[in-house]
Amino acid sequence: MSFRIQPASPARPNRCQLFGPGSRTALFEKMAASAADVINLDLEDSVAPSDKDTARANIIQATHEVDWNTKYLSVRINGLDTPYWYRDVVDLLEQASDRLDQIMIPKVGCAADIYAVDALVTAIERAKGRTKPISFEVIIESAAGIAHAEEIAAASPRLQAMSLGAADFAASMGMQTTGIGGTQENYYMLHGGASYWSDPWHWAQAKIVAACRTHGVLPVDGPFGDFSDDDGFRAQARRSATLGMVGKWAIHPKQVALANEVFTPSDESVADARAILSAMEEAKANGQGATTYKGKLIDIASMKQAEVIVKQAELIART
Ligand SMILES: CC(C)(COP(=O)(O)OP(=O)(O)OC[C@H]1O[C@@H](n2cnc3c(N)ncnc32)[C@H](O)[C@@H]1OP(=O)(O)O)[C@@H](O)C(=O)NCCC(=O)NCCSC(=O)C[C@H](O)C(=O)O
Ligand SMILES: [Mg+2]
Repeated sequence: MSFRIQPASPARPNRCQLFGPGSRTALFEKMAASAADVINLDLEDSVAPSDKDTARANIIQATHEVDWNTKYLSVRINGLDTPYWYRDVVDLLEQASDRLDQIMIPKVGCAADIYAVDALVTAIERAKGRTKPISFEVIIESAAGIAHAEEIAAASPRLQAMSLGAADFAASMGMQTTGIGGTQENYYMLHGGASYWSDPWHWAQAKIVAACRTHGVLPVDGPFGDFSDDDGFRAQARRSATLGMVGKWAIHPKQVALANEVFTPSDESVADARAILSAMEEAKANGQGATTYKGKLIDIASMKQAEVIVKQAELIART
């Protein structure tokens, strides 16, 4: 065990990030009224190149005029491989209201990508006297991004969250699928003539969770493209939550309730967690480091596991 204490991640709920194109202003009020914890107004791939300037202006106006209430407000800028990103950053930082909380940087490939955006953001914040520091979130959605996930997670104190972008990730990796997240028909094992499906996103998610937890960043699962498949979304989200992710994107409003459901610990799991903590306090008072709960071993590590669930529930209850 390292003597370094694992840093805590930002203490805010991030169960659902609802996306909407910056070019569809009619959606903004609906997004603000949704039950998502985070709103992602998009300047990147859901906005056509001919609409980039208009979408940027729309979003800036919406930071001033829309009541975003308690939402954590994030804007996805264009990738560093495009001619748009610097204008996104300059205009947002110079013209958006203080209601803007975060910038999402897509297709990040290495720590230097974050450094470049950080340098620009820092200079504009100083020049404009912006007192509220803008936070960052990044999308890991390329072979380079996943290869360098850990250095990216450590790249800036501004960094609060890291998502897996399944669509671009699949393309960059050369995966034979057009599916965005979820079960992939051809990713299975055969045993005794029966097919057993496996999860092609698992390893990348696990790598992202480890990088994030090492550096105090929130790990988030990205989009699930088939918004008519509630059960598929739930199954994907449950796997992500089990792996340690704190939330998931919604690319349609009907996915918001599903994400909130999965990433809010159930009353039963919270009751169990509290009971484990009580049982262990009693055990420790009796000089024992281990005892049983519902017929199973619990020990000091079980307390840490239980605390994850209790803290998550308390965080959500506070908001
Ligand atoms: C997917 C959509 C294009 C669907 O839009 P639409 O056809 O309008 O949907 P519905 O008719 O079913 O809408 C029902 C009502 O809900 C409202 N609505 C629709 N979308 C949103 C939204 N995002 N937020 C809030 N409200 C929304 C409609 O206005 C209807 O309202 P009403 O008429 O009052 O009943 C659309 O949902 C959409 O654009 N989604 C977001 C797309 C997006 O942002 N994509 C980018 C993120 S995913 C990505 O980039 C991939 C990733 O990077 C990777 O690589 O993996
Ligand atoms: Mg993408």
